[in-house]
Amino acid sequence: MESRQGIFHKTTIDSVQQATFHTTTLAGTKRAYPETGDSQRSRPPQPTTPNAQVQFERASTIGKEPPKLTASAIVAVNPSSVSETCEYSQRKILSATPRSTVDRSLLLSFPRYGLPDCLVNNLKSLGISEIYPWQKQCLLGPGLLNGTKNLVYSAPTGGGKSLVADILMLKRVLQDRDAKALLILPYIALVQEKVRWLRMVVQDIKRERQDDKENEQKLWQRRPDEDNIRVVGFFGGGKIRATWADFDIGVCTFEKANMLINSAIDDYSIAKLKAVVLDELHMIDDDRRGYLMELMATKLMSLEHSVQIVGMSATLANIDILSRWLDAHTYTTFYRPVPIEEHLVHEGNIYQSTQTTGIIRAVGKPGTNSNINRPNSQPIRTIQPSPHKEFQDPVLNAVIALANETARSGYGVLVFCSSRQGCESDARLISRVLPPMHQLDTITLEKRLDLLGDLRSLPTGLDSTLAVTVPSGVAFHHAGLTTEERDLIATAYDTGVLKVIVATCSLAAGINLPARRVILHNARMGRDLVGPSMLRQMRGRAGRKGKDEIGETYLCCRNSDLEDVVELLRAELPQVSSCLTTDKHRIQRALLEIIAIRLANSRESVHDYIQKTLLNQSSEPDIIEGHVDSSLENLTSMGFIQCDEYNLYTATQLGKAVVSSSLEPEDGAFIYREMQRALRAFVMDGEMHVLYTFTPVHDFSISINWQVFRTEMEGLDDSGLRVMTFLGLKPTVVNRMAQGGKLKESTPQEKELARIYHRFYLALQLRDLCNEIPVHVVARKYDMPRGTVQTLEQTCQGFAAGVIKFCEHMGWGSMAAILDHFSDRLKAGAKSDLLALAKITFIKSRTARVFYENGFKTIAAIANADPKELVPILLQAQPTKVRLKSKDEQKYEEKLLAKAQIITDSANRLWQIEMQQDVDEV
Ligand SMILES: Nc1ncnc2c1ncn2[C@@H]1O[C@H](COP(=O)(O)OP(=O)(O)OP(=O)(O)O)[C@@H](O)[C@H]1O
Repeated sequence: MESRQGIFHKTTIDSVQQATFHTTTLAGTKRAYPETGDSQRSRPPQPTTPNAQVQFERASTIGKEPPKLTASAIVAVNPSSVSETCEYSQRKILSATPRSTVDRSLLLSFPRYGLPDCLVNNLKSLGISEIYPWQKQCLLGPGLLNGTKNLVYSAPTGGGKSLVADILMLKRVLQDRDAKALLILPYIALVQEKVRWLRMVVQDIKRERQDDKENEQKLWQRRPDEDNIRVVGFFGGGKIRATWADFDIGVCTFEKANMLINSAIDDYSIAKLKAVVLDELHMIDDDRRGYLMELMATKLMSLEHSVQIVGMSATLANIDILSRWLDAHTYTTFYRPVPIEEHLVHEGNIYQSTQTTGIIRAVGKPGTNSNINRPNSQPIRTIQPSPHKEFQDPVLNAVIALANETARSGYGVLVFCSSRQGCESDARLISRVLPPMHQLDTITLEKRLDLLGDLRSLPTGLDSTLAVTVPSGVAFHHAGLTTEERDLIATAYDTGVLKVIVATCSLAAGINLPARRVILHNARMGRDLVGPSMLRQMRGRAGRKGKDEIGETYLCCRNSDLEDVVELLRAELPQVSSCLTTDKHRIQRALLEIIAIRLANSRESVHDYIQKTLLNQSSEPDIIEGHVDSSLENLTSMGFIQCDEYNLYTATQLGKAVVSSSLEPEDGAFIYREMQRALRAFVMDGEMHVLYTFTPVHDFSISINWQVFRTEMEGLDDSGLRVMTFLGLKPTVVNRMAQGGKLKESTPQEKELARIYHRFYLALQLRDLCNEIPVHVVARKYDMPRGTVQTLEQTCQGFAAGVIKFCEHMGWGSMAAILDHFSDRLKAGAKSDLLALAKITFIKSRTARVFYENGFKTIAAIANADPKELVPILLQAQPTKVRLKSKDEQKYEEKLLAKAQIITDSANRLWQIEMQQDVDEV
């Protein structure tokens, strides 16, 4: 009803005139409430008033550059051989991809591939007019183009693997208009990137209908996009249950794909699935997430109907075992369209990686005096020591000098560091050796200032390190940043606005950002040396197809690491194998799933399934049998499955609930215990118990700051304290921990209790997020990186969706309804009164509150507003108020106006839907 008021009883102009927003300029806008300290814990955001105390950042501090330093020079050891081996390769001209003008089968339009013209043209417009010789050989492998054979193949990073899988998958989808395909990737960022790519690839392609006559009569039933190929991404949480009807190609994370496959087997619609692509297949031996690939492929191979399975990876040592398992054609290539030069840097000397044996012999054991002049170990170049105290460490000095060299030549550099702190500190130092702002051309300068503007206008405000590094074209990138910050940085790097990105190793696997030069600052992830697969992933980022004619990697290592690093460089890739029977005992989940979705119901059918696993390729049958027996027993004793008098297995209601909510069996058991307790005594006079119920149980590797826990506990009201008591948590224990005690975690009971303390600590953070405290403020309060808090928030949405399903399956409808409401609040980051507004793009949490306080209380009010009227409100919602030079201010306002336009458009769409619903209901 409220939405109507804005339309029928009040004109837009009225509502805007009555609204209390003000038009104070940027400089004079106050913060709504402090960003640090505990004072905001339970305090609602204060309505903003124009005359309150002003806090702002002065223009002089924006992008203020610290004193510049000079990077060390890099000199050739033997100048006469410069043009042969030592010439700095930025200027080297190498022929890149070998091309064939004679072989017509390299053309995508070659009839044997049977690709429609539209697809060939789309790929051409995306820069792919012919395929590489290896891609051709691979595609022409037996039974691949017609979909009768599976494929496992391996090619170096950037070698063009994806195209082969894309073509096979598209052929399946084009062959049969009912066919569905799933493309499965490990990370959300990769899923999003792939969806964007595939949508461009399939644009305007129409699938032919065989039964046109019959369909002509049904024209009215058709959706406008019915003949198109619909590409949809599935990741994270979400209440919408995806069905085959919603897409033709689903690009999914492991978890989402497994869920889709389970429900399709359960409801017998799986026969529509004709192709499944498993990217990063080497992750199959990751017992945290990657093992789901084994579960999915095994289930598909256990079905009657055939589905083409295509698996690929850049780091597969024993491809044979995988091809045996999948009964697949195999193909391996070492082809790289952009050649790579690899180097090892040690004590200021740059060696070619091929000479690593010589280096060890020459340098000898760490600490010993050695003869450097052995023929095999001649460095090709050396990095001069630095006069600056900041660069006394030779490894750091090398990293800075190498990054400086490439960035100044105008190419992209990716530096990998072992820790987040290391990334930020390297980024600061590299930015100090690059040209200062006043030496930049106007276009570059403007683009970098624009980037700063974009970062500043995010809810988190501008990071103080990025504020000083971005003007020099440098940024850091790690999980401590929010996804919005990471996206802006990645795009700026991709478009050349930034020249250097310093990242943690996780970037190598999670995002596709190639660079001319990849520098490894110590080849460590945390404290451990990286493994050969990770090393390959990182080094594989060198060389951008189409942008660089060569890629270079430099592994800069400490003296004490030299031997290990040389070993690492020579190490074979590890052999992959099934991880279903490692400590985490994933076989239990495998068995529970197949019983719950009725793929197996007896020892024989379980046995048939096991025969098709990868595990069966690598373990002895009686060992596997032992695991199966104990797993079935465990599942029975946990109450997930039952066996009747005919020895037939069925999943119990609890077992089905666990599978449908995608929980691990142990997590499912934990949640069940917690929910049973909650159902007996659920604290409804506050929100803590609900929030606790959908706080994820996964291990986030977050340690509790007990002092913060104690402060938060002291601020809890009666209801919150009661929740603690019901959960078995004791204030005395929290106090003891805050004074330096250690939580016992030896017995299963102690472990369970520790888990509850942990979960409650996270629930406190979620409570803040639901109460409109911005992510970065919550992060500061709990002493955690803002990216981690954001991940918690996002994971929580997915988890909440799982718990809601769990409750529904258990018949706990009222609990499901309560959780559902809170799940909306978490998504909106806001209290109930803002839920409607928070559906609008960009209007979340604090921004929603500012709109509300200014009189824009309904979707209709915003839908009918002139975007210009919203600009001052958006300014008011900014966390950090900035005084900018007038030109920048103008630009900034233009950006906000564009944002306001998107907001009114989004509100209009929602409003129309609301109106339509009202009409339907009348
Ligand atoms: N035949 C081709 N001609 C031109 N460009 C191509 C061709 N094949 C692939 N590419 C391009 O090369 C780049 C790298 O390809 P792709 O992402 O498939 O590599 P990859 O082997 O999958 O690497 P990764 O291991 O990172 O996933 C992409 O930009 C892709 O569009």
